[in-house]
Amino acid sequence: MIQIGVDPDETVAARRARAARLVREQHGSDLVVLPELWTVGAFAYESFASGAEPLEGPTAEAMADAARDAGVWLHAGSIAERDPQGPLFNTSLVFSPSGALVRTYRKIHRFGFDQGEAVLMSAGTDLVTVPLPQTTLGLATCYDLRFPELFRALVDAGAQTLVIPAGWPDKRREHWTLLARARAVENQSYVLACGTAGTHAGVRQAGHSIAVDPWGETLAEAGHDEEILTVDLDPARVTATREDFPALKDRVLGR
Ligand SMILES: O=C(O)CCC(=O)C(=O)O
Repeated sequence: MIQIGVDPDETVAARRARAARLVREQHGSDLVVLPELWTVGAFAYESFASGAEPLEGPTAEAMADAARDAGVWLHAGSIAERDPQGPLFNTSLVFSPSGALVRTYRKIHRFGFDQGEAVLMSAGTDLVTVPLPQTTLGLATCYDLRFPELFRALVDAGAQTLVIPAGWPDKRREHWTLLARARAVENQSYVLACGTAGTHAGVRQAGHSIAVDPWGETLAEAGHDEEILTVDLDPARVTATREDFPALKDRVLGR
């Protein structure tokens, strides 16, 4: 997980080039994850429209090249996506090691109540899982973390590793780490929650990207600053946890 900082003094083009370089440096990893809206900044609402890109825009192009050069699966975090019909979405992009854009996920729960993302972006509607050779990813973004029913639906769709890019504010950092661990425990899944470093639009970011195993144990947790977290996942741990403590099988509601 690359916990990149959104520094308002760095141009988006410079940050894009830096992110691509950081991804290339992860050659040898299987999966690389970036945070939410690391181009425009999750709280820089005034830059959503001006910084929005189509799916085949410069960020997707740079990330596709980086994934291919590094030979990794790349969850490139999210971009402000300009749909050809006009609306904006907060859209995550997943690339294969050959640089193909294999899945996109439009954030379902928009943050801000009656402001910011909640009014500037449109809501996604589709659950997205990504089968990799080693595990199946379930995709969610930032505020989605507060909605356990989304994660349960992802598990029902086959997810074993829940990936959550975010631009979570430091003010609610305790919620971020607590909910990341809760989602891992209740869904008996790995959680890879990749936050943002730095301060933008006056909002200090929580950082504290966290990798949690299916038993709820924290495998690694970042600090506040830019950092790269590298963890080993054992896909067999998900199956073993679900077999040894089969709570998911005891569900009564919502099956
Ligand atoms: O739920 C929160 O506290 C933060 C969510 C958020 O910042 C977002 O979804 O962009």
